[in-house]
Amino acid sequence: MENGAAQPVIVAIDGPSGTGKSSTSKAVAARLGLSYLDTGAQYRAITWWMVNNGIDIEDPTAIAAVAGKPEIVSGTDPAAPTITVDGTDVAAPIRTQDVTAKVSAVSAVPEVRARITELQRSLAASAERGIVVEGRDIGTTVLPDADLKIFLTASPEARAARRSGELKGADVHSTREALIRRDAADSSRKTSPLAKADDAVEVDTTELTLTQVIECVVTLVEEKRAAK
Ligand SMILES: Nc1ncnc2c1ncn2[C@@H]1O[C@H](COP(=O)(O)OP(=O)(O)OP(=O)(O)O)[C@@H](O)[C@H]1O
Ligand SMILES: Nc1ccn([C@@H]2O[C@H](COP(=O)(O)O)[C@@H](O)[C@H]2O)c(=O)n1
Repeated sequence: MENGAAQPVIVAIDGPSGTGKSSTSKAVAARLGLSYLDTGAQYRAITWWMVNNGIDIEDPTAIAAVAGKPEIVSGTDPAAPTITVDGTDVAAPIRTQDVTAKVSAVSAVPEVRARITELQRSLAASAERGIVVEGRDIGTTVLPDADLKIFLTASPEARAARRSGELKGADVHSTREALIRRDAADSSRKTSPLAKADDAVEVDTTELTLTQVIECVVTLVEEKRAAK
C-alpha cells in the first residue's frame, strides 16, 4: 500500500462455547493494534432486551416483530470492549445464567440475525486498522471474505472445566451438559448455524494454554499480513 500504511486485516474467529474465542480474540487484537468485536455479546444484549420487555422468547413471531427496536452499540477497543442497549450499559446483566439459557432461542430468529449481521458488517467495514470478530457464523456468513478464518475447538471436558473455574466452582457435569445443549441449538438452527467455514484453519485448544493459542493466531495473522 502507498505511504507504508498497513492494509486493514479482517480476522474471523468462530467455534463452540468455551473454546477460548473471546480471550484469544481480545488478546490478538490488542497485540496487533486491531479492533475487537464480541458478536455473542450483541446476541446476549438483544436477548436481555427481549426478556426485560416481556417478550415471550418461545415465540419467534413476537421476537421478529420487535427485533428492530433496541439500539445496540458495541465498543470495539480490545482493552475495554463495551456494549449498551438504548444507552444502558449491559456488560454485566448479559452474562447472567438466565440470558445464557435464552440466547440460543433469540439468536435463531432470522430477523434478529439480519439486524445483528448488518451491525457487525458495518463495524468491520469502519475498523481502520482491521478487526478481530468472534462468534459462530463470522467466517461462513457475516464476513465470508475475511483475510483469515480460525475455527477454535476443545473437548467438552476441557471447556466445562474452564467455564466452571470461571463460575467459581460450578458443577462441571452440569456445566458440560449446558455447553453441549447450547452448541446443539446453535448448530442446528436453520439460519447461519455455528459451523466451520471450508477455508477456516481449525485449532484444537484442548491441550494448549491460552498463551499458546494466542501465539498461534498472532503468527497466522502476521503470515496473512505479510502475504497481502
Ligand atoms: N487454552 C486455554 N486454556 C485454559 N483456559 C482457557 C483457554 N482458552 C480460554 N480459557 C479460559 O476458558 C474460559 C472461556 O474462554 P472464553 O470466554 O474466551 O471462551 P469463548 O469461546 O469466548 O466462550 P463463549 O462462546 O461461551 O463466550 C475463560 O475463563 C478463559 O480464560
Ligand atoms: N456469531 C454469533 C455469536 C453468538 N451467537 C449466539 O449468541 C450466544 C452467546 O454467545 P457467546 O459467545 O457470548 O457465548 C451463542 O450461544 C449463540 O446463540 C450467534 O448465534 N452467532
